Amino acid sequence: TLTQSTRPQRLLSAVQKNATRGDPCSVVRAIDDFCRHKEWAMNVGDEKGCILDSVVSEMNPAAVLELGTYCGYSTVRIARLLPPDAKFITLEFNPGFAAIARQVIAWAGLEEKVQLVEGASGDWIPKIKEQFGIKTFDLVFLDHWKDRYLPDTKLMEECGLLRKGSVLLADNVICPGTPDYLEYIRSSPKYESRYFKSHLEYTKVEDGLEKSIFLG
Ligand SMILES: Nc1ncnc2c1ncn2[C@@H]1O[C@H](Cn2cc(CNC(=O)c3cc([N+](=O)[O-])cc(O)c3O)nn2)[C@@H](O)[C@H]1O
Ligand SMILES: [Mg+2]
Repeated sequence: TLTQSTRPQRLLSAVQKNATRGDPCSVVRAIDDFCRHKEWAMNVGDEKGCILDSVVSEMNPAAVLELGTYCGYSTVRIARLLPPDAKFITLEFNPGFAAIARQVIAWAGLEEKVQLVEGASGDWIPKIKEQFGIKTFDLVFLDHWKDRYLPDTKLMEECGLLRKGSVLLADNVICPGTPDYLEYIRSSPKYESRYFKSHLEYTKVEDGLEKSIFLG
């Protein structure tokens, strides 16, 4: 029987065909080329990716959390910029996507820098402190189900995973949009928020990243 491949499997094949093993930038480039010229996929992309890069580089974070690994595109973008002993946890709900992401991350040669955890963010956030020996996160990248941004942010606050100065960087606050999260984070006295206008990955549609600093 002809086995149908999934889009993430075709994305991985494009990485293995076009990117150089151990070269994270070539992996990022291969995914962007595939998604721009062959098949669109919901990676943060190259335009918003540069904003992500600048936030990561500016913070030089010791502990990073990513919600929604998908194929590992933003995981590779972030991990390639981290200091050697940084802790980086990325949560992925879908085992099929997690399996692809592990191979993309390995192709980039970054498997030592990333801990990919399979499961739902709502289940894992309360367990992170004890399971991974992490006190607080310096940076959290939110890119998972848009209706989980707000509950997971409140959960991170309750679990004491944020400290004064922790940064939340949220993808897709315009498209597909995260209205309840934006309303909360922009009106809460606990956060200082700024919107970075950009475009939905590989399109001309407006989208952007919301960068919010936890004030404690
Ligand atoms: N609570 C969760 N915990 C862990 N992983 C999760 C959770 N929710 C979704 N995921 C995983 O994120 C991955 C990717 N994903 C992201 C979304 C939400 N993001 C989008 O829907 C999206 C959609 C568009 N879009 O439609 O143009 C553009 C984007 O940049 C997006 O991030 N849904 N699945 C998937 O593998 C899913 O299993
Ligand atoms: Mg996104």
